[in-house]
Order: sequence, then C-alpha cells, then structure tokens
Amino acid sequence: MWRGGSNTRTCKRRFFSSPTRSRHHRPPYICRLHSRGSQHLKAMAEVDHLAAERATARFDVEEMKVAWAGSRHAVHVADRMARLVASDPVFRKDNRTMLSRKELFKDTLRKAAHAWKRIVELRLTEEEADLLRQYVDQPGYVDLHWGMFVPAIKGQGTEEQQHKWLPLAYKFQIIGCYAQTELGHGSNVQGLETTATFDPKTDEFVIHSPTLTSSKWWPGGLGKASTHAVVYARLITEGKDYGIHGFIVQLRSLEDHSPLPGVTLGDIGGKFGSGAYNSMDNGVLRFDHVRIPRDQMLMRLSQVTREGKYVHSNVPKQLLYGTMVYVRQSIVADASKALSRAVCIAVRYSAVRKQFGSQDGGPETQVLNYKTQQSRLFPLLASAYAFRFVGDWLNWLYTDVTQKLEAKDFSTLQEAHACTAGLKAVTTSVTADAIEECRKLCGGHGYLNSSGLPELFAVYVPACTYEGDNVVLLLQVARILMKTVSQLASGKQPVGTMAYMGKVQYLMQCKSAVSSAEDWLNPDAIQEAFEARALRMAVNCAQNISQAASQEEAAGFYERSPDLLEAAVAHIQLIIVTKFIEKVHQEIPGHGVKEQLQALCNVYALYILHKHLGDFLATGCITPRQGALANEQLGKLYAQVRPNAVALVDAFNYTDHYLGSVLGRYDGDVYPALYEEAWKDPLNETVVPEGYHEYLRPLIKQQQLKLSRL
Ligand SMILES: CCCCCCCCCC/C=C\CCCCCCC/C=C/C(=O)SCCNC(=O)CCNC(=O)[C@H](O)C(C)(C)COP(=O)(O)OP(=O)(O)OC[C@H]1O[C@@H](n2cnc3c(N)ncnc32)[C@H](O)[C@@H]1OP(=O)(O)O
Ligand SMILES: Cc1cc2nc3c(=O)[nH]c(=O)nc-3n(C[C@H](O)[C@H](O)[C@H](O)COP(=O)(O)OP(=O)(O)OC[C@H]3O[C@@H](n4cnc5c(N)ncnc54)[C@H](O)[C@@H]3O)c2cc1C
Repeated sequence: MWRGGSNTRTCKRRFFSSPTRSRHHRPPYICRLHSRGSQHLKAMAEVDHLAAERATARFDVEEMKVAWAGSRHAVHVADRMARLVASDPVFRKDNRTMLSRKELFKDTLRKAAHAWKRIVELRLTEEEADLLRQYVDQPGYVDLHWGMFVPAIKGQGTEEQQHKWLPLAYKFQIIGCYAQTELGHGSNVQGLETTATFDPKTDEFVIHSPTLTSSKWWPGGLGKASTHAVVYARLITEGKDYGIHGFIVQLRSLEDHSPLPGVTLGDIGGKFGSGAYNSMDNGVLRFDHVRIPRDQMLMRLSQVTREGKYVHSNVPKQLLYGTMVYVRQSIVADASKALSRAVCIAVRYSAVRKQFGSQDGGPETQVLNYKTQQSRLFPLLASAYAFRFVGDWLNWLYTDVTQKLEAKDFSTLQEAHACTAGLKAVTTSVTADAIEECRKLCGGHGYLNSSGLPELFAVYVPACTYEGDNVVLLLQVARILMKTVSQLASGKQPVGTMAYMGKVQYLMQCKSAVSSAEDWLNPDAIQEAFEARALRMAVNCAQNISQAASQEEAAGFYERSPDLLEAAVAHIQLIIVTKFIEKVHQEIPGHGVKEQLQALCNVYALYILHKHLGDFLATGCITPRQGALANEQLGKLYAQVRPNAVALVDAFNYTDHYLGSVLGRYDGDVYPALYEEAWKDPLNETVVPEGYHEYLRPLIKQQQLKLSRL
C-alpha cells in the first residue's frame, strides 16, 4: 500500500536534511505524492465502497431528502445556501482548531461581517439568511443577536418599543445580547440579584449590581461584541420589589465601542475544547448605578407609570420566560442537526473502514457489518430522524401557542412549557452522548480534530446546560405530571400530550398482547406499552409522594426527585415515539421512503424499550419474554437498515464543508485526506521542532555522554 511504501522512507530522509522547511515549501515527497496525482491515490484508495453502498439502497434518496427537510422548497433553499457558503473562501473552517483564541474571535467577526454583506448583496430572504448563518457554522454574537435579543424585544416589548428598537437591530445599527444569568444564579431565575430601581425624580431606572454574585456571567456576545443587552433585573419601585423584569440597556459607545460610564464588562475566559465554543465571547457585566430612561423597561407584560406605580397586565407572569421557550424549541431542531452530522460521519466511515475477517488474502470486513457496530450506530441514526420530526412538531406547537397567546388564550401555556423543556432536555442529552459514541465508533481516527467530532462535541455539550440545565427542566416536566395525576381523581381530563393519562383505568392494568417478534412492528403495541410505562411511572411517583404523609408535598417531591426524573424522561420518550408514528402514518411520496421511515421508527421505539427494559418490566407493562421478543425484532430491523444506511445519511444532504470531517467525506476517500490533513498541523511547519536545541538535543547528548562513560 502507498501508506507504508517508499514515500515514507523518503519523508524521513528529507526531514532530517532540512530543519526549517515551511509547510508552504513541502518536502519533495509530498509534491511527488501529488504529482503522481490524486488519481493514482484514488485508484488505490477505497472510494468505491460508498458507491457500492449507495447502489444497495432500496429507496429514493432524493425523496428522502424532501421528507427530512420538510418540503422540496426546503431542500432547494438549503442546498443553495450550503453551496454558497462552501464555495466562499472567507467561510473556510478547516484551520479553526489551530487558531489562537484571539485569532478565532477575529475570524468569527470577519465571517459574521462577510455573511451580512452577502445577505444584503444577494437580498436574501429571512429563511435564506438563517440557513446561510447555519452553514457558516461558527458560534458567534449573531446567534444571540438574532436568536435571543430580537425575540426578547418582540415578545416582551410594546408595539412602540418594537417600532423603536427592532429596525436598529435588523440593520445591525446596534448589536444585542441576552443578559439573564449571574455569577451566583442561573437556574433559579427568581434568585437573580441585579436591581432596577425606579427614580421618579428623573423618570429613570437605576441599574445596579449590588454584589459580586450579581455580576452577569455567561451571556454570549456580551464579552466583546454587543452594544446593547436585554438585562433581567429585580424591578423596585415605591420601595417594593416586584421581581424579575427585562430592560434594554446600552453597554458600549456606538462611536468607539468603549464601555459606557458605570459599565464594567469583558470576556469570561476560555471554554472546553480547542476552537469550538471559544469563538463566542461569553461575557461578564457589572453595573454601577447606570441610569436608563423608564421607557427602556420592556413593558408589554407590566408597566411602571411616570409616577412610579407598578401595573401588571392581566396575563400570566410566566410570559416573561417566553424567549427561553422560543429558544428551547429551536434547540430541539438543532439537536437533530448536530446528531445527524455525527451519525453521517460515523456511518460513512464505518462503511469505508475495514478490520479483520480477511479470507485467503481477500478484503477485510467493513466495520459497518459488525452487529455490535450496527447496534450502537443505527439507534443513533433512528434518533436523528426521530428528533427531526418531533422538532418539526414542536415548532408547530410553538406557533400554535403563540397565536393563542395573541388572542389572550393562555390555556396551552403549560403544555408549551412542558414540551419545550422536556424535549430540550432529552434531545440534547442524547445528542451529546451520541456524538461521543460516534467518536468511539470511528476508532482512533475519531479522536483527530480532522474527524470533526471533537469540535462538534465541544460545541454541542453546553446545550445540556444553557437555556436551562437539563435536570432542572425535567423536574419542571415532573411537576406538571404530578399536577396532572392529582387532577385525575377530580375527573379533569388531561389534554395535549398528557391526554393519554385520561385512559388511566385501562393503562394501569393493561397487558401487552405481543406474542411474536413481528407483533412489535404493530404501532399500537408500541404506543400502548410506552403509554402504560409513562403513566405507571408517574402514578407510582405520585403515590410515593403522597404516602410520605408526614412530609410536606414539596419535601416528598424533593425526596423522590431521582424517580421523578425518570418518569419525566418516560413521558418525553412517549411524545417522541408518538410523533414519529404519526409522521409515518402520513402520506409520504417516493419509492421506499415510507418503508425506511417505518423501519427507523421501529428501531427508535424498540431501542428505547430495550434500553429501559427495567422500567417496562418493573411497571408490569410487558413480560420478560416480550422484552426478549422486542430485542429479537430489533436485530432484524438492523439487518433491514444495513443496506440503506449510507443512503439514509446522504438524505441529510450535507456538503463536505458543513460536515467538516475527513472521515465523513461524501466520496469516502478517507485515507489520502487524513494523510494530507496531518501535514497542515503547525507542528509540521518545521521538520525539526522548535525547542529541539533547547530541550531535546541537550537531553539526548547528556544521556549519550552518560552512556559513553559507562
Ligand atoms: C465550531 C463547530 C461548529 C459546530 C456547530 C454545531 C452545531 C450544533 C447546533 C447547536 C448550536 C447552537 C444552538 C443555538 C445557540 C444557543 C446559544 C445559547 C444561548 C443560551 C442562552 C441562555 O442560556 S439564556 C438563560 C437561560 N436560563 C434558563 O433557562 C434558566 C432556567 N430556569 C427557569 O426557566 C426557571 O427558573 C424555572 C422554570 C426553573 C423555575 O421557574 P420559577 O418561576 O422560579 O418557579 P416555578 O415555581 O418552578 O414555576 C412557577 C410556575 O411557572 C411555570 N413555568 C415555569 N417556566 C415556565 C415557562 N417557561 N413557560 C410557562 N410556564 C412556566 C411552572 O410550571 C409553574 O407553574 P405552576 O402552575 O405555578 O406550577
Ligand atoms: C455555553 C453557554 C452559553 C450561555 N449563554 C447564556 C446567555 O447567552 N445568556 C444567559 O443569560 N445565560 C447564558 N448561559 C447560562 C446558562 O443559562 C446557565 O448556565 C444555565 O441556565 C444553568 O444554570 P447554572 O449555571 O446556574 O447551573 P446550576 O443551577 O448552578 O447547576 C449546577 C448543578 O446543580 C443542579 N441543580 C440546580 N438546581 C437544581 C434543583 N432545583 N434540583 C436538582 N438539581 C439542581 C444542576 O442539575 C447542576 O447539576 C450560558 C451557559 C453556557 C454554558
């Protein structure tokens, strides 16, 4: 093979003969390697594997792209934007992990400015602009500007305030962030300490950070880029504390970007992983009696009059949390994107990679053919599709609830909170773990930055924490479940995703009718088992809480919180399974597309059942034999997915630029790409490393001297 042949020997010789060769003047062996032509290498590399894989697909990939993206139009726009970004040298990102923090941040500013220039020049629509930013694929201040600052003003500002501030934000005349979390409090929003005290003499609010722990800490875009922030602070007027409210506060001069008087701010420092989320300037902010006009309090939900009287509109106070609900639903959609990227890399590479099993000098086995590889990878593939469809549904729910709120109908607020909080928690936790699993599925090469997986993992894991720590959010779901269970006795019928709880009499005693592995392909059997498990777990928790009669309810909840978490997860998994089943019941065009989605839906459900078998058995929803039959069916489904696996990840329609992985390349030409990537590392800029003369040579010489004395 070319990898171990004479080129390597030439390499060593050349390296020793030229100590300071730059990477721009590569050693002749590399030039030779190229002049022999990538065609020569390609002929020897295993490019044909993916072509052969694609030929075994039993469905129409183009139509699957439509099912994944949501419409033909969505495929077309996403494709255009992805190619626009991939073909623009300013958006290159293959060198990102080698940049210093300062260089990375500047690169992010440059990309954001260039993206904006292209958006304006090409007169892109909002949909196109959002996609373009997604494909630029580098966290930065614009995410918070568009993703939280603008939505906060839209959701909590009066019409007059929107009229004043939004045009400035839309044209980037101001840059905004969302400053809620403090050094001392993040999860507990009601515990925030920053104060906004109304001064009727001047008709202003005085924004102040009374303690170190009240310093705003974490807001993205705050550290270096933002000129303004929506700041959450305790509103104090007429000597009374009215709790947390939002205020628009200018932080930096629009002339020279220096902090305004009384404002202290900066970046909070480097974060997990190289590159990754370090492109974002998460910041710290303190106020020393900073004055803002009264009309910069976001006054849609409540107001302070000129005289300083507090007036609360007749709306639930939780509407203050609306921006978080909005972002949580978008994080569910992001989970399917991040997971599908990792899975795409792992599936393609597993089809290229071969280990063991060579017979009579023949080819080794593709690692994708190992049953263990399939049983680790295909549930993740199925989860990517499951999260995509539940994300679409959640987006519909969010839009529906928003329309109802506009009409002053607040009946679905709790449903929106439970679904966004719970789905955000479950999909991000699964995705974070899955990216790491995909790294392991790629063996040693998965650990290289050039695989794209370390960076994806480092960027993704904070999703388990931001926008609400996942445990805190699941406990919110559990609380709503307990409330619903307690209302069953009074005959109140649960609605929305809790409606199944209304079948309490039946679900508490039903027994699964499954008697063969094939019976688990029946969606009704799956649905019933998941409903019974979720309900019984919730009811068990409720009983255990109320049986602790000596305790207050809150104390019982606290004692039982580990079980409550599991009950909340069971409820959310039921929602994901239900929405996948509903999706597959719809008319889905394209040869074989519906069948593939049906198979993935079953993989997802039966995998969850297998993984949480303890829950299903302990609650008596299924028998051990039925559990074994589910596992048997799962094995059969993996065999069904196997010939379609590469085509199923092709349907995500990701460019090589967006994927950013030599292992996940569309053409499967992995080894030459890995080999070439290695030479781009700054360590290879010189043949003999810096530090050789200071540290290595003296050490070696000293040892040689010692040896020669012996
Ligand atoms: C370089 C490589 C590139 C690779 C790229 C990879 C690509 C991957 C894609 C991902 C990348 C980017 C994604 C997007 C970018 C996102 C950027 C991140 C920005 C982050 C921002 C933030 O984090 S902002 C701060 C968020 N903070 C929180 O979430 C705080 C959490 N806490 C709370 O929400 C509340 O404190 C809590 C709900 C916990 C408690 O509320 P509280 O009022 O104190 O008390 P309770 O008693 O519990 O509740 C009272 C009642 O209110 C109900 N309720 C609570 N919340 C809500 C709500 N939101 N809506 C409706 N109702 C609510 C609750 O149920 C109670 O009701 P009851 O009837 O009285 O019981
Ligand atoms: C990358 C990143 C970006 C961010 N961007 C922003 C931003 O733009 N704007 C902004 O305002 N904030 C931002 N944040 C802050 C983020 O919203 C908070 O970190 C998050 O809400 C978690 O709060 P915390 O840090 O206070 O965690 P803590 O609440 O301190 O959590 C610590 C531990 O305590 C546990 N815990 C806490 N409360 C309970 C409970 N009641 N029961 C059981 N266990 C509990 C948690 O599960 C966790 O294990 C960002 C954070 C990160 C990491």
